[in-house]
Amino acid sequence: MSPLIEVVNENIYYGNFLAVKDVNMEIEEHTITALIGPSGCGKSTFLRTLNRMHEVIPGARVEGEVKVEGVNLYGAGVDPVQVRRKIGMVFQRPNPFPTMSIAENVLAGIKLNRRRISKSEQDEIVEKALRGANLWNEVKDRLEKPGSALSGGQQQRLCIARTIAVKPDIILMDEPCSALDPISTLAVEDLMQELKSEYTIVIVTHNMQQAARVSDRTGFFNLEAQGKPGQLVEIDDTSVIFENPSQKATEDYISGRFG
Ligand SMILES: Nc1ncnc2c1ncn2[C@@H]1O[C@H](COP(=O)(O)OP(=O)(O)OP(=O)(O)O)[C@@H](O)[C@H]1O
Repeated sequence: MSPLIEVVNENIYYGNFLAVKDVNMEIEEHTITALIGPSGCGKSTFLRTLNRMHEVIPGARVEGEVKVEGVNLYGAGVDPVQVRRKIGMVFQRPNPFPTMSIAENVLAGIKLNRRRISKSEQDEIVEKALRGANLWNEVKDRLEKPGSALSGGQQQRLCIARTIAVKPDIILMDEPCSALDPISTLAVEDLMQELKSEYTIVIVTHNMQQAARVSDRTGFFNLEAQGKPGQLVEIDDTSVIFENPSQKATEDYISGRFG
């Protein structure tokens, strides 16, 4: 089977600064891939190139290819807005729109893409997305209350509901639990396991236990020295990376000898 995502010889720049160099990576459908590595090695930068969010920063650009189902996202004629609809993103800090209700938050992404949706269709979409994000039972009686009135963990699941309401194929998560308490973190981790049957997930995490708990594959990024570009050192099944990595740098990082 060919991979869903295939990154080929990717170099990632901020202006003239080469932040990440020569990444080659394949990601299969319906898997969770964790990206780990020391601060500044380019994990978030790399993640944002998977849905063309990197280029929204002035001067930021990419060389090489990111292919999804064989189509290069950076090819001529590819619409970045469509790319971001198919490849959703969940950020570090839960960011519901504060003045919108819970239901409006779920619908926010869809309303950007489509003009008219009937009330009954809206209700259906809201319920399905909130159920999909394991939040329905907690909020079904207060859908008109502001999204900002929820706990941090509930807000993050609301953001996941907003992401899945648009029906993406791939969900990118940039440290989605770093602002959450342990119980909310477990709720989001459980949710990721459930989402895997429908979506393909790539998550950046600082938390190695989290990578070991949730992911099928783990990629280790590293930095030779400050000011040098980050690199993907290796990517393999998560059990191999944590128990028997092929590179010494990976082993040192996993065993806490640096980073
Ligand atoms: N907007 C930006 N403009 C210029 N350089 C940037 C920008 N964002 C990140 N960088 C640089 O790119 C490199 C990679 O940063 P990035 O945030 O991707 O690393 P990271 O591995 O995700 O780090 P962390 O784990 O601390 O979040 C760093 O040298 C960083 O300073």
